[in-house]
Amino acid sequence: MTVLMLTGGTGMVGRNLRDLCARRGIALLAPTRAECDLLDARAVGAYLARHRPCTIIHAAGRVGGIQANMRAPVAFLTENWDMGRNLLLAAREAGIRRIINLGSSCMYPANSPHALTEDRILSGPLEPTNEGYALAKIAIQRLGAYLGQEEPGFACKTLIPSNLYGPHDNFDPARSHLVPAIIRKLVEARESGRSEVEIWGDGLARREFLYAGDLAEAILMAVERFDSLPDILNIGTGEDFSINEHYEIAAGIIGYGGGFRHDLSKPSGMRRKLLDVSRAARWGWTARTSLADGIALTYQHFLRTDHAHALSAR
Ligand SMILES: NC(=O)C1=CN([C@@H]2O[C@H](COP(=O)(O)OP(=O)(O)OC[C@H]3O[C@@H](n4cnc5c(N)ncnc54)[C@H](OP(=O)(O)O)[C@@H]3O)[C@@H](O)[C@H]2O)C=CC1
Ligand SMILES: C[C@H]1O[C@H](OP(=O)(O)OP(=O)(O)OC[C@H]2O[C@@H](n3cnc4c(=O)[nH]c(N)nc43)[C@H](O)[C@@H]2O)[C@@H](O)[C@@H](O)C1=O
Repeated sequence: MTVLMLTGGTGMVGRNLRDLCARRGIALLAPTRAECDLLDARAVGAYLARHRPCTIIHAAGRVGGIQANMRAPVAFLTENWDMGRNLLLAAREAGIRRIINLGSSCMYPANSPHALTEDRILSGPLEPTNEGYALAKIAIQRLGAYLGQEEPGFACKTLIPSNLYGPHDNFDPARSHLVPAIIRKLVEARESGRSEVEIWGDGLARREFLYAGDLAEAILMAVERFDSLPDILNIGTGEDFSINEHYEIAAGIIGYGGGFRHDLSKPSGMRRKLLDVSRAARWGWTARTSLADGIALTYQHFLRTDHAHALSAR
């Protein structure tokens, strides 16, 4: 029987993938951290030896927005490296030959004015605000490539998503990425009647946000068509918007009519990190959900979260 294993099943990507697998009737082994702590090499080895999955989707990680990364570079570097290292080396020992690893657009050199192709990794300095995280991501991708050279039949292939958002996103202000932060702040302002919302930085940086449900579809296509999957593949919309435009689009959807104030004391991070998604299109995948539609779906999900209930209870 083909056993498909997912790490990070309780996270945003993992939960969107589990939702999709449930809709398609696909069985998935998704151990929680308590069942398989990826920072514990012995626990990982024991789990893989016991369950021997055919394919592993690695979606676990220490993940957070720009401020979370700036606050904890040591943890973002060491935890993400340790998780990936433990998983890949244990997979080799257990004779598991197929791994789909999630990287991040942070792996690319900072501030490229042009769309980034997969051959640009390690071609320039990284963005300082998330360098630790990016170094771990690059090192895991390289470890997978080296193992493929040493172990006949072993293949660890890396999908490089752009920024992500969607249902099950992290709305905690201390860790959230841009889109969930915008939704929470605009709802908070609308509920409290505030006439101004703070935008971090100058608002001119650009971001490419992919709806997590579209990534889930790409991951399942990667499982189904693993042999034709390139070793490294950008997964994004191929379209970016300024930070200001993200706030404006969300304000129209959420019904916030107030103004904005730029807090230049807050970091802007990379000026741009647009992915070139032509390789993915040639392979047979393109994103389906527009930013406006995705924000509307995420907003509807947010309204069912405890964060939203707490806001309306004030
Ligand atoms: N969100 C984004 O914008 C982007 C994310 N990515 C990548 O996508 C992947 C998923 O990200 P996302 O879903 O947003 O992240 P989340 O923070 O939502 O989820 C992280 C997952 O990893 C699990 N995890 C953390 N530490 C451990 C551990 N020691 N052992 C086992 N599991 C652990 C968490 O479990 P628990 O619930 O117990 O904490 C959780 O299930 C990551 O590789 C990330 O780097 C790439 C580009 C953009
Ligand atoms: C996804 C990928 O990339 C991530 O890096 P990032 O793209 O810089 O992270 P972010 O989603 O938090 O976007 C931040 C951008 O948005 C602006 N901004 C405005 N106002 C708010 C705001 O209120 N919150 C946040 N978080 N940002 C804001 C902020 O000034 C900056 O320009 C890594 O953390 C890492 O997780 C990784 O893998």
